[in-house]
Amino acid sequence: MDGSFTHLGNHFDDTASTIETSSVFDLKARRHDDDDETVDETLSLASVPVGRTGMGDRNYGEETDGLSTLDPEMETELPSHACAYCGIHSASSVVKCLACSKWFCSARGNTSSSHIINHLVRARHKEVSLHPQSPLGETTLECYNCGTKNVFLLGFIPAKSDTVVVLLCRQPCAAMPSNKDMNWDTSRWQPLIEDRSFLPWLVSTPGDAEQLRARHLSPQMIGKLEELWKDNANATVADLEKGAGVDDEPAPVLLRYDDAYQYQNVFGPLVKIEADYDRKLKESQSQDNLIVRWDIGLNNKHLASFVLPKLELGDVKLAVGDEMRLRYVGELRAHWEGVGYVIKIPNNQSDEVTLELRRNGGDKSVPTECTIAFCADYVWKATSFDRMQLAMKSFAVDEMSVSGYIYHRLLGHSVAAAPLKTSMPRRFSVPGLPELNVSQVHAVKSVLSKPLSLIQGPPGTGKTVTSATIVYHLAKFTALGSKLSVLQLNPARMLNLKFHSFLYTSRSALTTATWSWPNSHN
Ligand SMILES: Nc1ncnc2c1ncn2[C@@H]1O[C@H](COP(=O)(O)OP(=O)(O)OP(=O)(O)O)[C@@H](O)[C@H]1O
Repeated sequence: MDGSFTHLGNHFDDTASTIETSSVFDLKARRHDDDDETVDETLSLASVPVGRTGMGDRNYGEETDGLSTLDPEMETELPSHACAYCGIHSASSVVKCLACSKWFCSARGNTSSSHIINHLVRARHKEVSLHPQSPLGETTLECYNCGTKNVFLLGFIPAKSDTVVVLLCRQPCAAMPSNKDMNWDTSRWQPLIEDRSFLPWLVSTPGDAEQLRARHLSPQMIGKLEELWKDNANATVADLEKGAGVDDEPAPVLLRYDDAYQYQNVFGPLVKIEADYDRKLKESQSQDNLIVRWDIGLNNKHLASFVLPKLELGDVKLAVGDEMRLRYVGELRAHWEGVGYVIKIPNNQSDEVTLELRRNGGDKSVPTECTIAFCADYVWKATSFDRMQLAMKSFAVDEMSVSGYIYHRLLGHSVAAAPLKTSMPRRFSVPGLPELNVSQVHAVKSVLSKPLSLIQGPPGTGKTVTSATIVYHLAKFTALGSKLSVLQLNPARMLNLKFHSFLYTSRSALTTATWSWPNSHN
């Protein structure tokens, strides 16, 4: 589908200077319809050097560590709609992200996705508008029927004639007959994003010359820039360079370590990165304008229930036991804040999160008479990360922290397994825990009979129940009861490994069991 188009939606106003929201496009070339207002993109692409209007080729980037940069002086001359990654700024090739008001282009640079899709995915943003001087004019992309602006749901259907398309979301609008008086063939619906780029008739691909002159960011640099924006929305590529070397890549994990110090030097920074990431993620869960429903629990504690839209959007994760701070910021009474534990997260019955406040039901300061104007923040705790660092330190400095066998196995040295003298229980399932399935019984048996164990499985498949069962048996049937400790790590993200739980018994032999699920890919 080539050419330039005019939009015809009911909101269309060709003379308006405000942003249009339009979802019906006329595919006739706009310049043919409206010569006076036409922006001839072909001409403008060929005649405007990328990076600085009218400055010719001089001063275009010099390569530094995979990052081709524009001269900083010239950088300031880039128009405000220049791609925040590469600087390309042809009106037809850029779109504005409505969440952060930054512009991105449809070039791919060194990445497999176009810059705009790269940004939307990394930043979890979803809504865009076209440039005022693009062939379709200043237009926010939205579903003609329901108005949703999530571009990952939007597609188009040729309507009326071959020269008009209508934008509809995949679900539910394209899946049901239109309730407006148009008759579109919804079987012809196609997504607006294909091969990680907007369709070229919507956002054109910059020309080769333009792309060559643009700044070249590696995927790693793009990732770092997106991270910088989380703390400082005005950060630029220049800030990336300033920070170069400070935020060096962590040392890669190895299959074999010389000693526990080397192990700690590699894993310590990774645990810190994981902790920082976790804190940032959790602290971004702050949410205002909450409507709270109050209750008193059986233990006489105040219960505050509310819907967290960010949770529904999948932007944040919350688990039972997490701590949150609830604040009243309205005008009806003095500001108030209280801390509590999450005792319920959304389930099939309700979308609400329920917080059990630490203060008891007799506390008169809890604003139970108010229901609106509440904010909730996540209270991040470093406990589990501190424990991991402490464990690594003990591993490094205390030669009695683990047995010689475990020491060498953890460091990747080949060492023969000493036989383990544990008696097998007659019954593997234990009181108070679910009846184990075959895989779980197999895992428990292996752990009890081998000196080192790795239990792996997809989320929610019963690793914790299995671990608890193992601890029960080890405590009950071995002399280890008083010395037993279990370490659970979840380092999958930082190490890019696929294991989920790691269990060992301190001062005892470690046990290994590989636990495989049918169709398990972890
Ligand atoms: N054999 C079983 N029979 C019935 N329910 C079970 C069984 N094993 C585990 N469950 C239940 O399945 C749920 C998930 O189990 P568990 O928490 O042990 O999984 P997990 O693999 O540790 O999860 P995650 O990866 O999220 O930490 C729990 O509600 C648990 O009670």
